[in-house]
Amino acid sequence: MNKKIGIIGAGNVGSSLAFTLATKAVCSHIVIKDIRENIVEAMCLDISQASNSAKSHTIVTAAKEAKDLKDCDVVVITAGVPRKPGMSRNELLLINANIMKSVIADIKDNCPNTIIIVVSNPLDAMVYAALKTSGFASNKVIGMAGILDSSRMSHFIYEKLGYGAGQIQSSVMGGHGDDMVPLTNYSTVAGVCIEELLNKKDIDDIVQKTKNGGLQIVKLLETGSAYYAPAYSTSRMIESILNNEKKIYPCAVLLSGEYGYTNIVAGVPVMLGINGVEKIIKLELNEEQKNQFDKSVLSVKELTDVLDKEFF
Ligand SMILES: NC(=O)c1ccc[n+]([C@@H]2O[C@H](COP(=O)([O-])OP(=O)(O)OC[C@H]3O[C@@H](n4cnc5c(N)ncnc54)[C@H](O)[C@@H]3O)[C@@H](O)[C@H]2O)c1
Ligand SMILES: O=C(O)C[C@H](O)C(=O)O
Repeated sequence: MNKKIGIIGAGNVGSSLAFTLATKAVCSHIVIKDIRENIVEAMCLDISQASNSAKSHTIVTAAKEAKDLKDCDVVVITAGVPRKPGMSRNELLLINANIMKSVIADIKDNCPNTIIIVVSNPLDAMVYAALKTSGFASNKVIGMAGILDSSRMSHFIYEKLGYGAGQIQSSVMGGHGDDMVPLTNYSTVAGVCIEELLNKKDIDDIVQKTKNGGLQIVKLLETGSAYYAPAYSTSRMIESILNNEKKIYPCAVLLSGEYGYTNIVAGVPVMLGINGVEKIIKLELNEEQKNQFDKSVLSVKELTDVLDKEFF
């Protein structure tokens, strides 16, 4: 398929994503850009060789300059600083917003019709920053987090049950922060709701572990944050967009009245196709889930208010 993907930020997530896309032959061309030019060049050689080993047609090249991003169908932004133990994602707000500003300028100048997938943290606020600085339509700026958080929830459900691997479907909404909202009544094993399979104590434990899933890995790694599951989750979004699969995934998008919010970015189930966000899906939330979603949105708003006041 003649499709070109740009990846800006060739660190842990960016390189794992390039490897995944190239070896799965998701697109014809991947172009990688980073301020660390030698690293990018080494990575492109290495991943290109992996691509040949996989007998994939995907070619991988380094962007020597911003205009090499021309004609990208999707650009993924993984440029930014990851948190270290003892930090919250929110502490990355201004440093990563500044990086976002320069990256978006390159995208606007060179591929103004592309779809942007934001990965950098704090995720929802970075999607907001990308939207405001690009001026792109809201269907074309999408944050990756909900697929990752849902995959974590599935992992923790499997840990409790000890069966059902590959048949667990989880659902997490809200901002990608400590207040995210795992939806236990929408989480199933081979179609059976987990509330029928597990007791309340086990379910509460799964919810807590899901919320702490990123932090757990940050503490163990000591030098940065998770990257394999984030990269793989991003690759699934790209596949749905490039192949116009119209799959439903939880993603961070700008709300315009959905769930009662306007001008706020939050994770909600969306349909991903060739136009990016094709549709925002409305889930029925119970009273407790509504309250949790409101709290999560408020946490995102505190960050975007800072950006509105101090940044734009
Ligand atoms: N949304 C999520 O669920 C999720 C998951 C994992 C990581 N993250 C976030 O993604 C970001 C990247 O994580 P990582 O582990 O890959 O970090 P990393 O430090 O391994 O890589 C970041 C890369 O960005 C590059 N960079 C910095 N400024 C740049 C610029 N102006 N232009 C181009 N490249 C630039 C750095 O040189 C580095 O290679 C972090 O902010 C992290 O918190 C988010
Ligand atoms: O936890 C982090 O800082 C990185 C990412 O948001 C994650 O959830 O893995």
